[in-house]
Amino acid sequence: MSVRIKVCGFTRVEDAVAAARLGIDAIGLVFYDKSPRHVGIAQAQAIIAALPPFVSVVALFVNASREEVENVLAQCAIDVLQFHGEESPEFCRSFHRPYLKAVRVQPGTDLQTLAARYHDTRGLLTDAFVEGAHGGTGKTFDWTLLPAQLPLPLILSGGLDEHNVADAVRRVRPAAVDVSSGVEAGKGIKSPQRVADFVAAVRAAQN
Ligand SMILES: O=C(O)c1ccccc1NCC(=O)[C@H](O)[C@H](O)COP(=O)(O)O
Repeated sequence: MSVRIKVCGFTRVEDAVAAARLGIDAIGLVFYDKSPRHVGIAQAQAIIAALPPFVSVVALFVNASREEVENVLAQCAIDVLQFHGEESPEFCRSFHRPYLKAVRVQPGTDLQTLAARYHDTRGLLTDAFVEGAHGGTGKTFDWTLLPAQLPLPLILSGGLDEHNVADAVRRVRPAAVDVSSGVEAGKGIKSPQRVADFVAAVRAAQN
């Protein structure tokens, strides 16, 4: 199966539409108010309404309350939840929606144990560990820390861009890749050219 591509952190309708036309599989919307890529409900609704069919919408949260998640679900057509904080498996699954669990990888991170705990996640999203940050840092991590086999789909994230993603795909063989900073012209402003180059690099790595 081809490697799926998610681009995270859209804030503008035109960027999301352009990226969808370039063949990405999913867009991420950041509902975390400390992020420079944070979107409000009205902004999210406008982006979602403009998307062509069959592009999944992923809503990202960092240690949000149940009420915050439910409020987004009630007002926006969200396909998948993404939890980027210290959310428990019970919390993640309690919304009865497909969810992704992000893990910030550093030496000692036990991905097999996490895969067992979050056994019903649609995928473990592996990101860089950066002290004091939850994600969207543009930093890579040591991919050799990833186990060769996991019982769940692995979504590779953290510092990917058009220059390193082909190497990442060949070495890690992830089910999907996720990118934010690496396709930006500025925080929350996605560059269609960089998205096109990123998609082309992922596809070239699979041929
Ligand atoms: O994007 C953010 O600002 C953000 C803030 C807090 C938690 C997560 C955030 N983004 C999550 C993502 O899905 C990013 O795509 C992922 O962390 C990789 O980011 P990058 O290294 O910038 O490609």
